[in-house]
Amino acid sequence: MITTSGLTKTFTRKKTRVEAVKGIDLSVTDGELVAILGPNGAGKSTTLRMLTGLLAPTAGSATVAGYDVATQPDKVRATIGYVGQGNSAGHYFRVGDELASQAQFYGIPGAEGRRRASDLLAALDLTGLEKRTVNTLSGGQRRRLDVAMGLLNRPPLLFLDEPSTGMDPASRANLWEHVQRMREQFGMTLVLTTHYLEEADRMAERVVIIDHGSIIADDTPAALRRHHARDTITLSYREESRASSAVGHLAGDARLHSVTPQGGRIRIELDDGAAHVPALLAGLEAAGLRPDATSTAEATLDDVFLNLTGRSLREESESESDDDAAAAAMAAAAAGPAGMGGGA
Ligand SMILES: Nc1ncnc2c1ncn2[C@@H]1O[C@H](COP(=O)(O)OP(=O)(O)OP(=O)(O)O)[C@@H](O)[C@H]1O
Repeated sequence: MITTSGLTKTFTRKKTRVEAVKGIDLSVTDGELVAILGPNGAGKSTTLRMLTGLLAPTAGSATVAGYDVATQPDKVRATIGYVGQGNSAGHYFRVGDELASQAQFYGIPGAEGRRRASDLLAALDLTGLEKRTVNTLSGGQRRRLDVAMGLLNRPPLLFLDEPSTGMDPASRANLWEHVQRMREQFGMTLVLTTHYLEEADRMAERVVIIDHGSIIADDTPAALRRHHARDTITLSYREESRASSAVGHLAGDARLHSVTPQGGRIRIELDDGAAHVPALLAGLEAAGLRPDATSTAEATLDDVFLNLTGRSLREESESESDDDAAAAAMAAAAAGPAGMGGGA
């Protein structure tokens, strides 16, 4: 569905060059759900805008849904769906009217457009809101309306740029439930960008981590955690001397990558921690060194990011730069009523 080779975008503004995307090689197969993860300014949106035919690459190539993004951007836009970062529906229009004009924009005949709109409203839990103006919807309902607008032309491939940013956890979970249902119903390929690590971990079959315009990891969430991060077990002892004895007992255990005493606590790094806890505790118990408390933490995608870059993605600010806002406005202006143009 998507193949890129050395995809590159360099912006030049006021004699300053910004290498936003530096030679990305990516391939996405039909039906996959791929999450592109990275800090602010990593190049996620620029990548998405090139893949959606909204921005011409500086170098390299990309084929999306069978079309070349550089030479056939119109065909790409006509085939795919795109839900950008900004809300695509007009604030003071009615939900039903927005969907009708979007259908018209796609060239979908009236009756068929109404049928699709009604199906999507039902699938996205928006039935009954047709007569409401967009500005009266909750954040979650608005974002779901954005998704409905992006799906009206039944695209085989849908791009979602930070679909859940700014939503509360319950609305996010609800949006994902709906997106998953859409996916099952229409069997489409989904490529999304997100800041939410747990979301990527839970939802995506593949996670592509971008930093400074380059892909630094590309694998299933489980494989990323396995290869680039470790689980941790913390053992706590009321008496520090017992903690020291436990450290001695654990020394030389080949399953453990590191054993770090921290006063009465011992921090252990290992793979597949949950599976090893029973044997580890049984061994300590047999040695008369049963800990007073234990906790196990599974490796997260943030640990993966931290190990790969030395920075925590969680701590990155959520704020958008002026450039990003300007670029988003450009993209929205180029994209038409639902952030993307095209025929049915
Ligand atoms: N139109 C533009 N002109 C100049 N620089 C730009 C433009 N668009 C993006 N950039 C720069 O390119 C880099 C990558 O930006 P991009 O928006 O792709 O990042 P991102 O990973 O999507 O970030 P965010 O998570 O904040 O949306 C940033 O340094 C950004 O300031």
